[in-house]
Amino acid sequence: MGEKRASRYRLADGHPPAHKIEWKPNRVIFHQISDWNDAYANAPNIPGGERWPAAWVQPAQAYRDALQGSGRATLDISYGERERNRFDLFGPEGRPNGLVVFVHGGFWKALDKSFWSHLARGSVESGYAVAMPSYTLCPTVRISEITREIAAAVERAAAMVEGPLFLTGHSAGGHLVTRMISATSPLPDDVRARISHTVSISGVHDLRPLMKAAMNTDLRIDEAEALVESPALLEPMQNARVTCWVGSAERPEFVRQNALLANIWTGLGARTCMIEEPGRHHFDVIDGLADPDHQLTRTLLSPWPAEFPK
Ligand SMILES: N[C@@H](CC(=O)c1ccccc1NC=O)C(=O)O
Repeated sequence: MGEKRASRYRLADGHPPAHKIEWKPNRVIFHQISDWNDAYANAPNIPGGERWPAAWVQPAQAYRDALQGSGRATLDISYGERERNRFDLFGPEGRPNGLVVFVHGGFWKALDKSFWSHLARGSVESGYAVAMPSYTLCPTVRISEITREIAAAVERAAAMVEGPLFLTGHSAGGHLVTRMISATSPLPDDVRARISHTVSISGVHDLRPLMKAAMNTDLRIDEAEALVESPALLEPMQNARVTCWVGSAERPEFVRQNALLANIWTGLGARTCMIEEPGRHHFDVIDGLADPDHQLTRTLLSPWPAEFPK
């Protein structure tokens, strides 16, 4: 039956073009990015997407106020020389089981810690302290400098809370936390050894595509920086465990960047997990962190499943 139809597409050399071959492969994907700005544009591709980041302001403020009211928030702890080198620390009732560090996104060039305080709730109610740093933005500094700032923030916060460390970050923050568990992480060995899990949410793990986007006038990523600052182009540190978490309704580039790191680090010996949360877009994909019972919080704080080899 196929013979007759297939022959319509037969080329002069006798081979039909690949997309016309009548066989049933598991999956064939043709891909090419032509608009690099649109590929990474979140808000314009989400219905009602213009509500963010403003939609985070009130819940973040309310949570900060509530924790301050009960004496469980310490705001603006300094971790470096620059103005933005400050983090907020939120604590559970009683002695913390360990420390979560959340690193915010905004393509390394927007926002600060004040938009995300409510996302500490899931971990705080699970008994963990949560540190949320601001950092100097591009173009004032380059991404490699932000990497050093985040390492300084993690080191300072880790000195304040005993126990295991959990790193999580969103988008540009997903890049920064996975950079912390790369073999060339600026973190000292004693801090690295305490990191039990890193969850990169919608992380950008290969910086090279952004060199083709208009935002690179602010980011100033060049080939040399992309090679030393892209987790997907680096080795994982010893004992690295990473979960790459993305929303299934995100831009295809974010879904790809998510799978990319889990894929390549699996081959380099890291313990990895890849999750596409159904229906979530780039802005509501982080909501689970506010809820102690949501799988995002549960996964972040979970031990590596005993049934998997270490
Ligand atoms: N204007 C950008 C904003 C954006 O992508 C974004 C906003 C808040 C937190 C993370 C973001 N993405 C990556 O860092 C956009 O919607 O494409």
